[in-house]
Amino acid sequence: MKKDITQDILEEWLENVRPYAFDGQVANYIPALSRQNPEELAVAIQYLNGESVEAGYTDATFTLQSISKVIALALALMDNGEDYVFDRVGMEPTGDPFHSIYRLEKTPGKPLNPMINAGALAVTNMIHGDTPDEKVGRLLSFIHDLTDDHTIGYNPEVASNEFETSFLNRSLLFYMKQHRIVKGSVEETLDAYTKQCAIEVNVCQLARIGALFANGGRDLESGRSIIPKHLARICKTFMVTCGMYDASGSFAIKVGIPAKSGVSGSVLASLNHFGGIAVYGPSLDEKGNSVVGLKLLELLSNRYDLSIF
Ligand SMILES: NC(=O)CC[C@H](N)C(=O)O
Repeated sequence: MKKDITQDILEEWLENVRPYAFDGQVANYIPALSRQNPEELAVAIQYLNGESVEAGYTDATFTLQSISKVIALALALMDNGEDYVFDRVGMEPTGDPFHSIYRLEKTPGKPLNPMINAGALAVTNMIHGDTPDEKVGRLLSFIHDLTDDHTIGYNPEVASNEFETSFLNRSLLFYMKQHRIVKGSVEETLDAYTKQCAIEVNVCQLARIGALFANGGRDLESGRSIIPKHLARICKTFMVTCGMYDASGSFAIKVGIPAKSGVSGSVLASLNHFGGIAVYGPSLDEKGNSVVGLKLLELLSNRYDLSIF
């Protein structure tokens, strides 16, 4: 029933939402992202049986940005176990913008969840590896396993561009270091984090990651477990409660699919018994979510009854 979203239908729906590409603005606080073309749109659906459909400019590559947070969380949980991770990062939504420092003063120092920048920086700090490059190398190998594609790397220009301008993220790290949530060098953690955010994919590779989460962490073809099922479930739950920043509540009502967005204008959605959906449309709304991504997922969810609620 749900699987009748065909190639033609997807192309038609993407054309329907194309006008929304002019509603928002491309991210400009990371200079390299401001060069993205708001008219470059793409969508892919990866079904659990291995079939996929795609539409738009599917050759476009983009950086994961905040979508990397959910993947890094899976790896940090596998590296350290749940108790260690959740002693240092909470499980509650914030209702604040993703780069807010405000709550850290109240907790104190412990970020409310791993999907906001403070929490994600703490998670990157926990990924095993003696150097930033070792951490990022391990994260890339993990992504190679998730996508079954060993060509994926990070964009060094986007990474260094963000590293040089990331003063808020440095502040979050210093705050958490004071409270012993993060260990070691702030600059090295930021180096790993900005490289993690700059990992570059296309919609087909991203949809495959969504499908793997939907498949309980198992590879679609071989059935090999890449993420333990209970950890994949934790990641999808965070996608529901915090994946779309301070728009997670309205997204749950309008779309109702576990999803994570990034300021490059990409959205990763993962739906059990269905598969993964990835949308790319660089124009962002005021919360930092892809305008086209939100609209397309809303239309698809309503038309094909995809909400988990
Ligand atoms: N919302 C996002 O995608 C933020 C990721 C970005 N790299 C940052 O830390 O600001």
